[in-house]
Amino acid sequence: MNDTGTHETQTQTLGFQAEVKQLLKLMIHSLYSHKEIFLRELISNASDALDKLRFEALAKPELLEGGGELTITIDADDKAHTITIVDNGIGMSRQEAIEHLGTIAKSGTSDFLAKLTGDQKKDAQLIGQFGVGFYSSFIVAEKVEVFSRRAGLEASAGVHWTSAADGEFTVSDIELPERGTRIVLHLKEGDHEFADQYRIRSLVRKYSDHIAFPVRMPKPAPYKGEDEEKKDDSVVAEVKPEDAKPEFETVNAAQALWARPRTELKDEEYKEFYRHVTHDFTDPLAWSHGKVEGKKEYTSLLYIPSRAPYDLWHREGARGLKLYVRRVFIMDDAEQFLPLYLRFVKGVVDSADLPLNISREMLQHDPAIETMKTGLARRVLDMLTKMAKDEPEKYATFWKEFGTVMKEGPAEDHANRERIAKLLRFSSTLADKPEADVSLEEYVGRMKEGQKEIYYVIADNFGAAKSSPHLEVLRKKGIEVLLLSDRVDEWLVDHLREFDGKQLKNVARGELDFAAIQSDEEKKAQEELSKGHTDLVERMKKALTDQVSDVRVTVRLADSPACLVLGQYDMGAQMRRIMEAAGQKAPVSKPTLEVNPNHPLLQRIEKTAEDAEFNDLSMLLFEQATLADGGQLSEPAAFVQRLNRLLMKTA
Ligand SMILES: Nc1ncnc2c1ncn2[C@@H]1O[C@H](COP(=O)(O)OP(=O)(O)OP(=O)(O)O)[C@@H](O)[C@H]1O
Repeated sequence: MNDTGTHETQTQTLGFQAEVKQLLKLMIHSLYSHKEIFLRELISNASDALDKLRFEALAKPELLEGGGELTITIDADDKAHTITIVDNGIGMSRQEAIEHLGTIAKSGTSDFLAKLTGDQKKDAQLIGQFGVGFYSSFIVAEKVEVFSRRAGLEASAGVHWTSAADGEFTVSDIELPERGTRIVLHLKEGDHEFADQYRIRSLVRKYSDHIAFPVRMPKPAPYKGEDEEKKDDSVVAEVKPEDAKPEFETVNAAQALWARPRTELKDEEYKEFYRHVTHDFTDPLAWSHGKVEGKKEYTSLLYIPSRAPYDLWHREGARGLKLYVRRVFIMDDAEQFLPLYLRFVKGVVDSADLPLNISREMLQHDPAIETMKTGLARRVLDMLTKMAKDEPEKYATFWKEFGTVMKEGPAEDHANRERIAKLLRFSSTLADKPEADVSLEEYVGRMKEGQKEIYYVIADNFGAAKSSPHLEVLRKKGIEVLLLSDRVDEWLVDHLREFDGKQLKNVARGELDFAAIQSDEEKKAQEELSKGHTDLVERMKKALTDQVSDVRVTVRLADSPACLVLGQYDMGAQMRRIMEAAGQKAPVSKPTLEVNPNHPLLQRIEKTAEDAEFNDLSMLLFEQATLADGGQLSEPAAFVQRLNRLLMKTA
């Protein structure tokens, strides 16, 4: 027997999964100042459970067990210090209760837990983004009881789950005539204030107005005027019978938010709905709410979060939109409605024409989905374009969080390549700072007269890109170069190729053609420089036949003695390293060595008559250039010996 006098059997005490214990401890500590969110989370879960029931009932109407309105009911008892939240949704079987309320099933959970620092404010944000869900009950409750019965199961298949968050929970079988879930929170000593009807009512209004199901609460007692109260005191009040059932009333708007007209909705409502969909505490950066009519009819409400989620880079990380068909929830994380490079977008799509029984597999093959995907991607890109134009600061935040993902765009979405290209931001030699804030349009606007190409350099990190020797002459001439150092950059430029009719040109590849921007004098000086050192070049070519495909006098260098230049179509060092790290063989291609005959080191080499020493110096020059590019030497020991031989000589 339990305290409600109901018979319970098969009682079993189980331990929480280690991650849950850890999350509970950290959450209770970090969310101390966000206590009230527990109510939002529980109502959100109740609403999901109703959505799931309605969905499953499409195929199995008997799950509705005779009908009745789908509702969420909340009540509070300020004497017993309890809050009770009831939904007549899908409910849970005993096994489901053990699994869902004892473990965390999300991918990347341990990564997320490892990121927590103990700093209350930072952790609160991270935890908020992760989604605390049901476990947030323990922020205010010392004990939580869940009574649940899955729709379609016998009344005897009810489950009673209890825990005091002390590392364990207990489950028992219990008879529950009504399907759905009832959650009872026994409030902690310091949190009794939450068991107040008015307080809860205002929290429901604040957090859950947009929930599409009615949230019902006891009707408040009619307000008594002062006179009436006096009268009540003097006369022996007519006592209401103890067991009189309070009347309940709906306290929220109980309408799908996206189905309401835009003009009727306040920003605050959009933001609240975002929290419901994402569980993210922070406000979204922007949203776009629209209805498409015509051949395919659908409504969408799309949000750009203000921070990258912890699982943005996890292969199985949650992505996609919530799919509804004529207001009926169909599935979470419907990935087919947006391209992968827009995977950070959250929200809802509600179709008027898809069949209610549509499955994930069907989504993959339905041509109507492709059309919607194109439309939704355009909607997101338009929203971003507008943000970039009207709110550049916001856009900078967006770019910092999601820029790397957007860079996958040109490869994935050919049709929108131009549009995406306009949204890209890079660092450049103009400001030489790591913040990427230069757009291609701005770059083109600043191009030198006669400059035909958009120059960029790629390195493993910003520092290496910034100090690349390949930039020397360009810097001297005041020609801006984009500094690329993201892992995806090589992939990006491979697919982007050009912008506004101008080719993107890697300054470390192929020949640089400055002819159009050089003065006649400069051209002449360059020619003379080349002609004057043919012997040196020929000798070096011989010394380095195994290492390089060619040696030539540089047009790139001003201060460095030498640099390596890749063939126009050779695989870049960055891509090569990625392939090698993945255990793949990268094609072999020898670079060209460009030398700067004005450099004293080259002048010294040129004067070296002895072949052995000339070869050593040439090799060293090649090895230095390899290192300056962030590359690795194939024979580091030989390099050291060579260097030492020369050091000994100078000593
Ligand atoms: N009222 C309920 N009715 C039925 N099942 C529920 C209910 N509340 C919770 N659950 C089950 O417990 C699971 C875990 O809930 P929890 O709130 O911790 O996470 P979630 O809702 O899946 O994730 P998140 O809250 O981050 O979106 C849910 O996915 C659901 O299966």
